[in-house]
Amino acid sequence: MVKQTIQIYSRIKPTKKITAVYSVDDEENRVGSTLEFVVPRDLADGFINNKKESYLFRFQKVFDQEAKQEEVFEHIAKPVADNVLAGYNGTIFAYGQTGSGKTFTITGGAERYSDRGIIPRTLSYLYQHFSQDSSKVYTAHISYLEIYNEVGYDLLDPRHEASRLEDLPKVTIMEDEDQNIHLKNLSIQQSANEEEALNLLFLGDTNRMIAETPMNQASTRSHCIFTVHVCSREPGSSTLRRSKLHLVDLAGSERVGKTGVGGQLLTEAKYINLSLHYLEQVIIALSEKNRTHIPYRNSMMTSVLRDSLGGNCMTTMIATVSVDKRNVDVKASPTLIIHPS
Ligand SMILES: Nc1ncnc2c1ncn2[C@@H]1O[C@H](COP(=O)(O)OP(=O)(O)OP(=O)(O)O)[C@@H](O)[C@H]1O
Repeated sequence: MVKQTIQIYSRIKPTKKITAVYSVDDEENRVGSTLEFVVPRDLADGFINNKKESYLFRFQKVFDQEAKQEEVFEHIAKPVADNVLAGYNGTIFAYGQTGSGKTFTITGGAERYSDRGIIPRTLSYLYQHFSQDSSKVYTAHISYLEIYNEVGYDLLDPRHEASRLEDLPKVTIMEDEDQNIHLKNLSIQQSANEEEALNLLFLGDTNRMIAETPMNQASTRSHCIFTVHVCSREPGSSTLRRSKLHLVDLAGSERVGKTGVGGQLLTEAKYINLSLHYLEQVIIALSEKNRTHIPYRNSMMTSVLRDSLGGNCMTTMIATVSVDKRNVDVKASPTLIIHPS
């Protein structure tokens, strides 16, 4: 049942503007979709220039503007949740530039119930399974970690005192002799049912928002990892089976090289670019056959996700795309486009 490949999907954010810059081609044999961006040559560069006009990206599937949250959950998250129920770890990332729909896809929108994203739908699916499967006894715990400039913060801090990110408990990584990773200060809270789990999501998102001021819009520049830890055992047995599901809202992927920012913004951008770069290196290494060394240790995120990427784990990435013309800057195009083979 475990698929060992890394699945890459794309989702296009709805826009009211008529836009001709992209097209989606679902392949006839249904093994993938191609997303094409057409960037007309700029006449200002002269009539004769060798800039490309067409940029093609292949995905497992492209969810175009009209795709509903339910469809995204069914197609992308449900198989990973099934795998987690079978005892394997899984990770789903949303990757894309600021405002392209990462949070909408992972957490959802607040306006309509139907806008619920992957986290609440997955929680609902898991708890429904727990109550229906009488062959096992399940327990679930939740943790919610924010990584900003390579420092981890516990979003499930219940004190409601955080007015800045720095007020939240700092999470540090410890490695034991067997090279297992332990996260010091990250609370892992038991949740007996869907409602309790949703309350924890709400607590984490509130902490995420409160700790964000206009000067410090950390959430667009931080990575957030919502983790469901599932433990199951057969009645009468003492053998426990543990698995984890990480749902990850990555920091905005825009490049800042040419935009002339400085100071704190530049520091953040360097951290983001570097940590996305290290994630890319890990994913590339995992997708190459015969690679023995996977460079997990380079960043906090890859260290945290180390036992949940590749191998027996299901790793899925959703590249969210905003197709407004002003965003189609080839120089600023996503740094992490991987072509599924
Ligand atoms: N598929 C969608 N359908 C309807 N609205 C959407 C969709 N995707 C995104 N939006 C809306 O677009 C806006 C920006 O989306 P969102 O906050 O998810 O972007 P983001 O990539 O998480 O940005 P950031 O990096 O700043 O966190 C939000 O108001 C969101 O509700």
